[in-house]
Amino acid sequence: MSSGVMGKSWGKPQVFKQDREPMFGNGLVMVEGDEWVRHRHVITPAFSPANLKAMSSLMVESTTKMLDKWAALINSGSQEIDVEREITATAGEIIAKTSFGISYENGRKVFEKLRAMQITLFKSNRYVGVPFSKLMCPGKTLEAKKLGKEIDAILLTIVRARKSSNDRCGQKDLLGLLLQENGVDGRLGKMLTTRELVDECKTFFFGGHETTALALSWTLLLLARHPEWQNHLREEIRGVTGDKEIDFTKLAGLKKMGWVMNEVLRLYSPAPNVQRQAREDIQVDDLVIPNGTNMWIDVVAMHHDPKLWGDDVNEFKPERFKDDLYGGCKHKMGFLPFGFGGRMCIGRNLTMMEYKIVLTLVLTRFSFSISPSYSHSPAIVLSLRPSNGLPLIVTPL
Ligand code: HEM
Repeated sequence: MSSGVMGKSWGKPQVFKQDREPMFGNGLVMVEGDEWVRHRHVITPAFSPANLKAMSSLMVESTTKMLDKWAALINSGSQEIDVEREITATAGEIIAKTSFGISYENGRKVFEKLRAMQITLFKSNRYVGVPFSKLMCPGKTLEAKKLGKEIDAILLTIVRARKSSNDRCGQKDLLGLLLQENGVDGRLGKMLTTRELVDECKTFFFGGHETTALALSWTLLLLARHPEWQNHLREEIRGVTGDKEIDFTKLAGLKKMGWVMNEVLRLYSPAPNVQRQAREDIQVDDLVIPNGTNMWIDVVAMHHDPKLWGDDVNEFKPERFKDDLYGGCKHKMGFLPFGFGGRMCIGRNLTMMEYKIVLTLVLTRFSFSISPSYSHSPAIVLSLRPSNGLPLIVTPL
């Protein structure tokens, strides 16, 4: 079915937009039609490889700080670390710096409020997507609105300060790059307003840290279960970087790490579903989908379908992605961790870079095994996360 869901006749469901409005405003995830084209056109260049390269040192810096903290914790006697909590905090720091170049202290205020908002909105899935659900949970709606206003106020201050600063475009973070693109497109009447920039910042901040942090966290769980893959990756890292520090130009050489990332995104897809709404009657094979129909593509179910992947569908086998972008899936639309078509995730190259940098640094300093206190309970709270955290036994190499 998902192969028919490609064309322009598809938009985003209204209920999806209502549920997520407090988090994404009118950011790229939410807009449609010509508005979407305008936003995507201004934002895409910010994610070019040349621009991403400038962000790699920020990633190394934040990750090294986290790993130094782990070393200190272990030295003082604790062996168990909740890697999901740690990595989410570090990914929050990284996205704050790569998005707005601000200190983590400022970024943390936005980060904590966004997190509180996510929990307020999505802790119970009962009313997600249900028409008039806002009226059914007035307390939740008010709380989300209040948090939304506070987040907007902080971001508005950041965007205004940057707009009025002499060096508004000089900083190579996403906001600086958007302001630069905005200058160019402004002549063509395509620039983003201050309000739209705030919503895009919110979108990057939210869309950009938790998904990547979850990809890394689930990876450490699977590597703890499969220590032979820790060794394969360490060997590959040594071969690619020698004794030197990881550098942006070498990341493409980390092939096995790329297979591992794909296999993790298949088994534990941080974005568990993708949404579309028919904008007209649409023929898909012998089926007519009436105008207005909402479609929730269940990515997790599709990634675990034995008819698509074979009997070993639930096994961790990164080698299935060796020489095959689709991991041997029998349908080219069966592997959708980043969505599909023109609306495919704009941040996937940023994620790939962050994933490889963080994992390289982590694996060269520590090994991992499962803690007896870990209980396996993946749950969908907007994203697919370990509901009881992810405590692992961490040992310095
Ligand atoms: C493992 C990490 C990530 C995963 C699994 C992920 C997943 C997704 C998915 C499934 C979509 C919807 C695509 C569709 O509707 O077809 C999406 C869209 C989007 N993502 Fe990501 N994402 C990740 C990282 C990021 C990062 C790092 C950023 C930005 C800094 C980002 C920003 C966005 C934006 C702005 C959109 C909307 C694109 C559009 O509608 O044009 N994502 N992502």
